[in-house]
Amino acid sequence: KVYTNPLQLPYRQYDFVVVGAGPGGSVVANRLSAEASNTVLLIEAGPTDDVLPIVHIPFLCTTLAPDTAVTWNYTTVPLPGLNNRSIPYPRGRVLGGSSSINYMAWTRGPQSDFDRYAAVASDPGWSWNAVRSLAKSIEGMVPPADGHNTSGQILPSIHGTRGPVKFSVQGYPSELDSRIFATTEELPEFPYNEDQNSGNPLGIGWGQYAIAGGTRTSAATAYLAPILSRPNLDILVNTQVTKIVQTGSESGVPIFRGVQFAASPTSEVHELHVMREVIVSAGAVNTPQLLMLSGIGPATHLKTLGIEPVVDLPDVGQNLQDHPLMPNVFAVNSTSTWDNLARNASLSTADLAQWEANRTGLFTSSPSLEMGWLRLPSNATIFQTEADPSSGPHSPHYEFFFAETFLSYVMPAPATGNYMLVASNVITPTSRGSITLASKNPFDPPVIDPALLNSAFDIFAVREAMKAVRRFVAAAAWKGYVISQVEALNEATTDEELETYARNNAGTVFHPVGTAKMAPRDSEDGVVNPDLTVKKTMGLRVVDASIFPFIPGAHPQFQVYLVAERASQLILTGS
Ligand SMILES: Cc1cc2nc3c(=O)[nH]c(=O)nc-3n(C[C@H](O)[C@H](O)[C@H](O)COP(=O)(O)OP(=O)(O)OC[C@H]3O[C@@H](n4cnc5c(N)ncnc54)[C@H](O)[C@@H]3O)c2cc1C
Repeated sequence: KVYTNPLQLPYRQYDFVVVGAGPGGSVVANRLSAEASNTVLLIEAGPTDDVLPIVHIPFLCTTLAPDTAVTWNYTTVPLPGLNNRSIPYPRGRVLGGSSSINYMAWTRGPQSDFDRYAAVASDPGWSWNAVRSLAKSIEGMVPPADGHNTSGQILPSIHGTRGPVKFSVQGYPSELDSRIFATTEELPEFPYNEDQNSGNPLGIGWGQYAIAGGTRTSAATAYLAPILSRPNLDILVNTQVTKIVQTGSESGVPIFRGVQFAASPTSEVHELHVMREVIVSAGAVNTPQLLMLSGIGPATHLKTLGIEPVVDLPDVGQNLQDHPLMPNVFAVNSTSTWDNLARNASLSTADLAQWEANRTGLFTSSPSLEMGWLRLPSNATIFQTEADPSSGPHSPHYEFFFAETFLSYVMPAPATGNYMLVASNVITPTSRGSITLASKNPFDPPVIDPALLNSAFDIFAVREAMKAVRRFVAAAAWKGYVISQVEALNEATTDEELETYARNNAGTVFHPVGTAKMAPRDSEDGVVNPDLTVKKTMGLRVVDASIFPFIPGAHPQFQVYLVAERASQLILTGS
């Protein structure tokens, strides 16, 4: 049952409290409450996902951030790698977390990522072979919204059909489709990949999206909506956990089996204790914030803010990794790109009416389309001075995704013309940023420094990816369609000019991870053990995107669902 007021909660004590209802927390709340003997309370800072109906309309996902009723409206510090620009850094603040506002790309990434997690954490349980069957059990593959024949676009045999996350290939045709795939036939550098979710994502393929029946699949629709009637699961929304509370200690190890929470800075603070565990799933920005507010983190940083350190864990908030997004925009010879929607209200009204009538049409589609996962050549000059940061030979260094629109973080959308976006994003960044506290007030935003484009590798990769985009659209398939790159980018030709353009124009794909990274049990490094229990504590686990030692070579929601499924198994089997 969903509660909006802490005073309504039926119990004063639960077996488990889960903090945050994104992919991490929703999976754990579901799996733990599947055992009738476990009482579970899930606390979410944001509202239920019916607060804004457009949450469920795939095409309108870009309008859900940065500053709406379902987001933490965060901004980064000035980023030196982006010429000291501060950029919006929204996270979902709603049931489903960021999976309720994201662009729904469903990407499993390279299998070597999981093998690297297993190696780095000294736990073979994280290897691809160990988690492969879980991957299938998460998935519920469905036909696309337009019902088109998908043979040759996805390999059904490698996907699950009965799992909770309903997904499909793109469900609405784009005028870019035929040109993109003609290019894969023309240029061997960009081969076709029939299914990028096989463990080898390399090449260009049809996008798979967490969309079913024309509506968004989020952690809330997949893992919470079907189980709201469970008597042993309570969900408290509109309530922020402000502190994890130490409730005792055993052999000198502090036990954290309590939480404090409040609806707002001025409302009453409540405290509640658990019999078994507190599970923090507040996401890669808020999880380290909450740990530090609770005295778990770098002792010197905590002391400067007047917080008494309980557990000195220097890695809390460190190791922040994110994918920089590089928009390459081309003027195209078309009259029907999505640019027209923003200019002509009657067009979008018609699309909305169609979606509302029968869940068909453009609005059933994510605004990103096909994806490409690509590597730098092995003789690239950067590898003379830098180690290859990818997890293996089938792991991409950069990504393309396509959209029928103008996109810029710095330039206003033009009043006329039609455009195509080929984003080229660095997927194996070596820059490392941080989350730190601005104050000891839990309602103050943390200091967010994703350190985008802050390393020699990242600058090299972003430049080379921009050049690869130019090679891609120089194929014969684009003749007569692509007119030119947008003005400033058209003029950038030398490496220096491309670098300047990237620093002035890049943004984020919104994929922060790594701020409570997993490390071997006997290691002083890291924040969590391979079973995701917080080091040097009892009763406390982190289950969300914070735990990755390296950013996935993919859009990360699938990996977070997978981490949470495995974590649930570990908790249920008493690890
Ligand atoms: C705009 C955008 C687009 C994206 N596009 C894609 C995509 O297309 N494909 C993809 O794979 N990934 C995408 N992502 C990333 C993906 O959504 C995240 O990696 C994933 O949701 C992370 O899951 P999580 O459980 O770690 O955290 P989140 O999903 O962020 O969930 C954390 C939850 O905890 C809650 N919370 C935080 N602090 C507290 C507190 N103190 N008390 C109570 N509750 C709290 C938050 O409100 C939130 O609901 C996108 C993200 C964004 C923001």
